[in-house]
Amino acid sequence: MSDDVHRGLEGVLVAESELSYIDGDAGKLGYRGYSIEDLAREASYEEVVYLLWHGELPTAEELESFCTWTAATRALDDELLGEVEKLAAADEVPMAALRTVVSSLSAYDGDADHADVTDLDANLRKACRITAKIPTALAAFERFRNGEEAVAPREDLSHAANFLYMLNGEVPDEVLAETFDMALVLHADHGLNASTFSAMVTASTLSDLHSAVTSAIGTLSGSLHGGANANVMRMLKEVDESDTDPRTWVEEALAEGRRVPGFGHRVYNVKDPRAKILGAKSKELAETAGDSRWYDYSTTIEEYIAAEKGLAPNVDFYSASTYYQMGIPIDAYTPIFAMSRVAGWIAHVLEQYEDNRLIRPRARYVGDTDLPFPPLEER
Ligand SMILES: CC(=O)SCCNC(=O)CCNC(=O)[C@H](O)C(C)(C)COP(=O)(O)OP(=O)(O)OC[C@H]1O[C@@H](n2cnc3c(N)ncnc32)[C@H](O)[C@@H]1OP(=O)(O)O
Ligand SMILES: O=C([O-])CC(=O)C(=O)O
Repeated sequence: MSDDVHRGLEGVLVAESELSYIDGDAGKLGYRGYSIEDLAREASYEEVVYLLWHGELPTAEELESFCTWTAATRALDDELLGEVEKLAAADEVPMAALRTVVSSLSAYDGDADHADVTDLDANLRKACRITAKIPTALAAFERFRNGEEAVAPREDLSHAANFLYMLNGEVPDEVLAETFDMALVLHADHGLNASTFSAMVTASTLSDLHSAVTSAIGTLSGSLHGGANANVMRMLKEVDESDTDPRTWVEEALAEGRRVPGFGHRVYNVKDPRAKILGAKSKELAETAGDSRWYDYSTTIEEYIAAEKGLAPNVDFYSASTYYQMGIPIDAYTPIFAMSRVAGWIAHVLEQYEDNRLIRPRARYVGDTDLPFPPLEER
């Protein structure tokens, strides 16, 4: 047994997976052998979810029945919708509200008390319900906190279009729906990122799917992981409001020892391929709107950080200006990441159950030993 410490588990292989292929030096990503560029251009989010969970792309018939079944489970139980309203009234932060709601979903899931937590069929049914209900909970939460009524889901819209419909109360145009669908495809899986790993650790104790997804949501929310997308937009807004050159703003932030959100990555040494696709989309939206401010700040910061720090943007950098230009509220960005990534979390949990071994690393003990125990009155 080696006594080398691998801080942050950097570079440590802990599993075999058939889900995401990542080449961090070449900036390549694929799900189950299909490149992220092809998937972003050609596949819907529903097709990608099917691909991740079932191992192959669906036929037209399989896709239709998957979409129909999933869409039919979108609605939240009234009692749970009431809980969402209470969380909004209590001013809960969106990721914490989502974590609470997903945990509560098991109370309303007929398969939740299935005796065998690893049963694939029961898990696929639970997986569909969790994935279908997250957007409903998120949109309702967002509307409740703005003093509006929740909008009931529609079964005739895609996963992406239905979310925007529930959020805004109107059916999105094709460009918005396709852009959002593509963003969901891009975020669906990414190897053993921190939130996926935490889902796997939970599943490895033979805990259930709802617990694994709940663990993952908590892990995604941090600013070093999924929380960075909202921080990128807050930074761009600060730059805008400060009326200073974005380079000066970033220079000062770096001088203060701050991290610039949306840059750096544990696996990519070059620009994240998802950032390339989202950057192009952000540019397109800017051109259509005739306002390139957010895109321009972003590219200026990207050039500056590359020159000064040798760091490249990760997926969170250009999703921020893309979502902002789509009119999505800033603190919904990380929950939207969760709404997509739930597909990957579940796929990795299914892989874990298929060949389970408890995940349990070690720490090198560096504390005291053999201390005499002092009685309370002598301390
Ligand atoms: C979906 C995702 O989760 S993508 C990542 C989202 N997170 C962010 O965008 C937050 C900003 N980025 C970061 O904090 C980091 O790059 C991480 C957490 C993503 C990766 O971290 P690690 O692989 O652990 O790299 P580590 O933290 O050791 O950083 C290496 C060096 O680069 C620097 N660095 C890395 N990222 C940044 C950044 N965004 N801004 C400034 N400096 C940075 C570190 O200060 C460190 O420099 P040092 O060696 O001189 O101290
Ligand atoms: O892989 C990671 O460490 C972070 C990331 O980009 C993701 O989760 O999409």
